[in-house]
Amino acid sequence: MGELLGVAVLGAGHMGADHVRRLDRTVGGARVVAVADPDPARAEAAVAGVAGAKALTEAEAALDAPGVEAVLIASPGEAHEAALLAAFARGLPVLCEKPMVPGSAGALRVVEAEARLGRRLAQIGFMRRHDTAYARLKSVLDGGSLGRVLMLHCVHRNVSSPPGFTSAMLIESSVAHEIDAARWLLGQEPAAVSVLRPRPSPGAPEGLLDPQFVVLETDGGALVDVEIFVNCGSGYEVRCEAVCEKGSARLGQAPGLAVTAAGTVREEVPQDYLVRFADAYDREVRAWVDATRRGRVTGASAWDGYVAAATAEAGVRALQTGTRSTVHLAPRPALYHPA
Ligand SMILES: NC(=O)c1ccc[n+]([C@@H]2O[C@H](COP(=O)([O-])OP(=O)(O)OC[C@H]3O[C@@H](n4cnc5c(N)ncnc54)[C@H](O)[C@@H]3O)[C@@H](O)[C@H]2O)c1
Ligand SMILES: O[C@H]1[C@H](O)[C@@H](O)[C@H](O)[C@@H](O)[C@H]1O
Repeated sequence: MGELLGVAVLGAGHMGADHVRRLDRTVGGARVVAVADPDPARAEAAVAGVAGAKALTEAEAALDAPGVEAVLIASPGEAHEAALLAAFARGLPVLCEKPMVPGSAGALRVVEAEARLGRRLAQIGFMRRHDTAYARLKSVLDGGSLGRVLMLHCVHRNVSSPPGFTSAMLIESSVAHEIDAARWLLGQEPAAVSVLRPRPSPGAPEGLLDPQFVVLETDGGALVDVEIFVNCGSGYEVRCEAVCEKGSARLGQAPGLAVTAAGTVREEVPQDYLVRFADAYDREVRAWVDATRRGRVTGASAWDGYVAAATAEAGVRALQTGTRSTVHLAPRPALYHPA
């Protein structure tokens, strides 16, 4: 391994370009060697000013570029399975943006491929695990002073959804964060999912079922409700309140300024995830680079990516059928058993 970890970044859209900048200027310990995007203008724009980084249009060419020791996947979810399998075939450690793979069958193929290797290579980009407010919530819940968690009330709002965002993606791509955060906070597995919805908001594109109200039941007897609203128009808001046997704990609003004057409080609301979770992405990528340089893999695993995909799939079934849907999980390979 070189003095700086040589990274190939696949996908140079919103997240990919942001991660290139982060690897180049913020986290330390890594250098971007190659960026691949089928849109050459995006790849070129992402590497502009990044010393020694090559812009390419083929993902596999980026994995094979000289000096590549690890891969950050930030292409659309549908491209993740091929990219993960190509990285595994080369023995390259990976940080893969969520959703690991949309759909449980493809997600399970990734788990099985990694289990065949017999060692973990993939970390999944569930960045809320690295967010300071979420980490504090987890440490309060783990401390036990509030007793067991009975309910998690979650709100997840985006200003607007990107083109091509489907009703299923509200669950597969967006609620995926709450599915993972709930498993991580509670240490329980999702057992069933129900989805209710009000009339679609006129602010949502024609045909998009937005907002939705998703309820997860866990195998430990907790309920997790999630309001997902991806065209709320007003701000990027993520809230989470844990209601416990002896009290409750909730995440504060995003790190921003609240100004009180003339009898009112004016509080800043971030407009997107790049602002709300800037610090969490930095911490996530820094932890990945540090662990990778030490030959270790930490953070959310391919198994966590699979459970999120299988739970989201149950959620999409519930949305489509209007009935409660059970979560079916394959047996967990030994590679992912807790130490
Ligand atoms: N963790 C988070 O909060 C967060 C936030 C936004 C997006 N994401 C995830 O990041 C990923 C990318 O999302 P985005 O918003 O940056 O999308 P985007 O559409 O802005 O960018 C995706 C880029 O990937 C390129 N691409 C398409 N196929 C490719 C392939 N096979 N190989 C390489 N590049 C390819 C596209 O040309 C595009 O430039 C998705 O998985 C998304 O769910 C995560
Ligand atoms: O891909 C994005 C990303 O995961 C954001 O964190 C989430 O708020 C959006 O809903 C989703 O579309």
